[in-house]
Amino acid sequence: MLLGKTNDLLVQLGVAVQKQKDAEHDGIEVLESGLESNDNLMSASKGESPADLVLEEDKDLPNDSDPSVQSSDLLAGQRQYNSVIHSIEESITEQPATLEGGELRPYQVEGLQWMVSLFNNSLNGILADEMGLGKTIQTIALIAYLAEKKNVTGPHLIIAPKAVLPNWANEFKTWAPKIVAILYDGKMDQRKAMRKKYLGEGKFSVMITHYDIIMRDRLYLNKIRWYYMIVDEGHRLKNHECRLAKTVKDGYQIRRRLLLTGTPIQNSLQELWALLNFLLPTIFNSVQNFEEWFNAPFADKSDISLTNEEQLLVINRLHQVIRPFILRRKKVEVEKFLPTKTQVILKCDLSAWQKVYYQQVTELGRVGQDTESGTSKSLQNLSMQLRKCCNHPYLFVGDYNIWQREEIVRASGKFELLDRLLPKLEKAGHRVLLFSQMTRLIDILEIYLQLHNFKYLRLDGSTKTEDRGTLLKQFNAPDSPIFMFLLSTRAGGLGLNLQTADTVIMFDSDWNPQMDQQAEDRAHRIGQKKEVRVFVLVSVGSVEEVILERAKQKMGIDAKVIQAGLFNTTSTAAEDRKEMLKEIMRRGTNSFGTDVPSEREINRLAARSDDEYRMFELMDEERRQRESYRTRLMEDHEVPEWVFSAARAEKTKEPEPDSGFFTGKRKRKEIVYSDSLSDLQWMKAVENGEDFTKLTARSKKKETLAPEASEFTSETAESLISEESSEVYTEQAPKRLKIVPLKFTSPVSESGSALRGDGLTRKTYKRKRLTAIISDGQGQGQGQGQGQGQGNQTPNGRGSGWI
Ligand SMILES: Nc1ncnc2c1ncn2[C@@H]1O[C@H](COP(=O)(O)OP(=O)(O)OP(=O)(O)O)[C@@H](O)[C@H]1O
Repeated sequence: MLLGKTNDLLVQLGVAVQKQKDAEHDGIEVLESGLESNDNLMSASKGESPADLVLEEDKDLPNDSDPSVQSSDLLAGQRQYNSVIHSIEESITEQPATLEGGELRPYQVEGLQWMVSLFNNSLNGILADEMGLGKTIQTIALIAYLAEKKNVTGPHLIIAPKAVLPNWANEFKTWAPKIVAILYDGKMDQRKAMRKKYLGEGKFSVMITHYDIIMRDRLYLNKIRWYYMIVDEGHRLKNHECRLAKTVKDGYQIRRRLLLTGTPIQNSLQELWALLNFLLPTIFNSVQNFEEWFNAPFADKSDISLTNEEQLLVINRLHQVIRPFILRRKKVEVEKFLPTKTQVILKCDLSAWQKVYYQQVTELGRVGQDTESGTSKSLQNLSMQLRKCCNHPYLFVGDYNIWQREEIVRASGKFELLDRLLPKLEKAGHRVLLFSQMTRLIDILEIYLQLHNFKYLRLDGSTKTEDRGTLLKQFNAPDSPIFMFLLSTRAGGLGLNLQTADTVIMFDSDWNPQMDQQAEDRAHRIGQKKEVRVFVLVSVGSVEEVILERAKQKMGIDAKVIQAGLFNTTSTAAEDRKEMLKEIMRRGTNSFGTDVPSEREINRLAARSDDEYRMFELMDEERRQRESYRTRLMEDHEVPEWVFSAARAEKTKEPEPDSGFFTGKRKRKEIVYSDSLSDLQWMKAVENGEDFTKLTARSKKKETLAPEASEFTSETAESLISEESSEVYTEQAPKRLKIVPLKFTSPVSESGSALRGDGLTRKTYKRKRLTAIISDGQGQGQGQGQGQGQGNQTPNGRGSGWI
């Protein structure tokens, strides 16, 4: 019965699609947000069920939903639906003549044919090839083809993340130099000058710009009658639910739309809705109507929860609807000669300092840092604080000891690991992309790289558009001496071509694995000649392991496309994460493990050949000798005494200032990232119809706040953005650490004022740790935690010890 109903719906949807195609003819689609056009015959108003959407005259059309048809051929609806969508066919065997920069791969020609088919059939689509398979080039091919064969010369509007604008401009220059493609960005007066220059019909074919400008210059840009609107990295549409989609389109005059994304996960109703709204705006023009469409077969049993089978059916139906509009090819299928990508998870121990902070966060809800200011900062976000502990304790303490060559390494397990790994990678001739979500961590890394004479570049949300292109060129130049590229995951993860690197280090992982995958695939793309190795750094037994585990699950889900359970909209990802975090807080440091790989194991994981392995082993031995076999991670006795202190004042506050995590209430904080506005600011502005210039000014003010103040609460973000969106981190470094050597001054003497307060002291901390070790009986914390100052390694080679 359910299958029959699905079939029925598909037939009706096919009719609706046909109607949309007919209604459009070649007319301009004017999308008025919130308005339901009366002209639009297929727009569904509230309360209309799919059946209602079939117009009077359609009722005479031959209809496969006839019960007799259903019983004999349940797939008829799908076939009919598909044939309606690509009814006009055009075969393309060679690339357009104006596409001069190279030869399209056969699958790219097929992609072009598919996009032309959508064009011929007056429909919109999503090109969702895996990252690095050439979506940019295929899109340029489409634009060239339309100009050559269909006399459609634009103007087309390409909207992409700011970071990839230069990439688009370069690809146009390389592949289709005859097409006038302009990069529309810059300060207000620069844009004004550009508008003047390009005013008038036919002065350009393609305008490339980013989301922010679309909003800011809407008044000018919406006067242009655009042919194609192409949204690159269109998964941003999903993150913003339909609001972004609506705003991007709102009031713009566009005929066709093409969305490009390498990560088209479709695991929530909102995401699917956003995609469908993009593809079939006149049919799926409200979430409610969308839900009605897909819940219709179950309407008569609304009080009964759906069985798994039924849920799967609903999901399956959604996919049937979307499938003809999405083209996705995978690297393994089409780029057989692309070298492989291997992901290696490298677990790191934590230094004694990191452990103290981690414990303070889980027990007190904050760290007692008490440096020059003499105040402890309260937590804005527990999971964020834990993750900071995992990255580097200096994230809490400003410039303290920052220019000390040894300390900067000894203080963090991940730095300690990097300090062993990087020289090997450099010597073996590998080139590295390192991604982190925290720009302040990248500041610290920069100092480390300077102290250790590694040549590097850096790109984050604050990098100007004009500088981004230069940086990419510098890094990708033949024989470039640059060894490393430090990138913030948000700004550098999308769209960049960095295939001259063959190693990726994910310093920290995002809750949303798609973000990480995007980042990894900067190196794993056409043009890559070597095997790509991705190292994911994870602090053992910490919140990061949970994130990783969750990421694995989610990727599994992605592989299977979607699972029924995800349609359970009552349990949100935010709630799940909250539960998870509660558990992490309860566990505290008790789950710190010891399954850190030995140096030899790391070498095995890192080496790409036997020769490399032998070289790595040798390098380790030389280093150990150089260091006289000293432990490499900071031990208890080295942790500054003031680290143990926690401000009494804050502890006595009731309730704990940032305990919204437990109470469900949170202060809302925003950060500025990527482009000049944060997503949250952007979205709120969209909702409220605010003035973007003011907002940008406001966001600039925020940049001057202390780093902590500009951090974002993930839970808030989640509830406001979408269930699947990841935590958002500061992209425009709020306060770059001074990259000038500082004189070391101990912020607080051992016996000094920092010891005031009744927080954790080194003694109590040690006592607690000892209790934990005895109680779980597993020798937890062995390695760095014990054997202070003896300079010896643990016998099992764990922690910072040797093999
Ligand atoms: N046919 C081709 N011949 C040579 N190089 C190509 C070809 N197609 C794509 N490339 C190159 O492959 C790289 C990846 O292409 P592109 O950036 O278009 O991929 P993408 O699918 O848009 O990736 P992402 O999803 O990460 O943005 C680019 O450097 C591009 O120049």
